[in-house]
Amino acid sequence: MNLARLCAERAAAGRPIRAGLIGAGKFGSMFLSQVPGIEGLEVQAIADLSPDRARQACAQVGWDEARIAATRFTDSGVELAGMDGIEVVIEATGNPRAGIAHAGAAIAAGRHVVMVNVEADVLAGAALAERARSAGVVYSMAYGDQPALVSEMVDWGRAAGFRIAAAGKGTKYLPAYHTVTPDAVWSHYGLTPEEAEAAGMNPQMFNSFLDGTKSAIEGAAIANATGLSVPQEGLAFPPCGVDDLAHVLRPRDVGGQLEGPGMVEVVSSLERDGRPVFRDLRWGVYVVLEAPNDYAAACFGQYGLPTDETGRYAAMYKPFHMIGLELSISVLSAALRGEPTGSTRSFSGTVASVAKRDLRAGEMLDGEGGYTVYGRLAPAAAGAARDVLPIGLAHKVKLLRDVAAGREVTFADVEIAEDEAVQLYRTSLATAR
Ligand SMILES: NC(=O)c1ccc[n+]([C@@H]2O[C@H](COP(=O)([O-])OP(=O)(O)OC[C@H]3O[C@@H](n4cnc5c(N)ncnc54)[C@H](O)[C@@H]3O)[C@@H](O)[C@H]2O)c1
Ligand SMILES: N[C@@H](CCO)C(=O)O
Repeated sequence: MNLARLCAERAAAGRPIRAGLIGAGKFGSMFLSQVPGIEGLEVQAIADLSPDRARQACAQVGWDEARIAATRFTDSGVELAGMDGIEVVIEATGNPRAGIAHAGAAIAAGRHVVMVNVEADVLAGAALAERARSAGVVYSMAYGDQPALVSEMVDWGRAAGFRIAAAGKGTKYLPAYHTVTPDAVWSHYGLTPEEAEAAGMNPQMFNSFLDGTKSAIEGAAIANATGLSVPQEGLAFPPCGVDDLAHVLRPRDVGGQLEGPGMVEVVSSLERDGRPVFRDLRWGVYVVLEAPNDYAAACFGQYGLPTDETGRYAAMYKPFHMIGLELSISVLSAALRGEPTGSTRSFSGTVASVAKRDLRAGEMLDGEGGYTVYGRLAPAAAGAARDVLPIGLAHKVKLLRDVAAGREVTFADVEIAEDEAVQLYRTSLATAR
């Protein structure tokens, strides 16, 4: 890792890396707060539906007036994507349709793209990555969010000669969370609605972290970037602490809980009866490695790695992810090394929309973390065969017929226009496996 040195060299040469940010919400603000401390990185422009709120975000994270005055603000992400001088466009709106349009415009203008918008990435990332390859630019996942961190660990393990038994993240999960709505979300984070608002936390976004949707989206993103497999029935969220990762996250036929080798899975920080898991991984990421031979397995024991009882499986983990505070790693990697920090390669995982309650014909779906549907991970080919409506398209679409609680919503259940997002989803499906 020489990113800080390479970045400082760009500063010394008078050629700082110029980035543009689309979406100055919580993730974007966390990134902005770090920028003044990174020599050689500048944010030239910020696009947000509310440029005034974006200016306030800059002030709130500590930017001085001169820096704010030197930054262009606009309400158009597409305009920002085409602005002269910007090398890297960061898409952090969280709106899948907008994210696809912004990334497409940035790639067409020859900019590298850092796609914080993982919701858009799991919908159309395979097609966008292909466009970026043809245009000779980088299309990258966002360092700081779990999919990029997990992809890095998988790559590290494989490059070191290990087989990957499983990889994923931790979260706070109970089955009952699937039906939580934004009205009840803050009690699960130990916050009052006022405290959450003061911290700039969007209730629907944070509810998507709780109701299983974001875990499903992240599971799909990890599978799409690494080629790991997606569980047929969706994520199982086994309760598991860091000392048990290698025991639980190995194939069933050797005593673990996974349906096969090389799977994506998310572990819960709560036992199913609500008690906390011992040494949980709520905020972290992990990879379970399988030793390639007896000698390497013996080394696990000799050097203190906790293993399963066969001694062949061991885990590495990172206890925390730092969200936008470490996003600059992706921006610098794209601009200085021409490398993504993880990128969709094929369409292995999709995220089906599942009814949170009995839904009636005529109702409008309201997307990730809302009142109507949550996301469940599915193998992309199986999801396509069931005609599932991906969660990223379940925004502002009308139901044509009733869907019972717990059932998947299909394309046939909704009135939906064949717009760019739908078309790119279908193009991505062509690479489904
Ligand atoms: N907040 C987190 O802790 C967190 C963690 C991991 C990943 N993420 C990801 O970061 C992304 C953003 O999440 P967030 O929590 O910052 O959301 P947020 O709602 O706080 O912020 C989104 C911002 O984007 C702006 N925006 C929305 N549509 C836009 C458009 N069409 N054009 C321009 N601006 C637009 C909004 O005005 C808002 O300021 C999502 O993809 C999310 O999955 C967030
Ligand atoms: N992805 C997160 C949200 C903050 O990154 C989660 O797992 O809850």
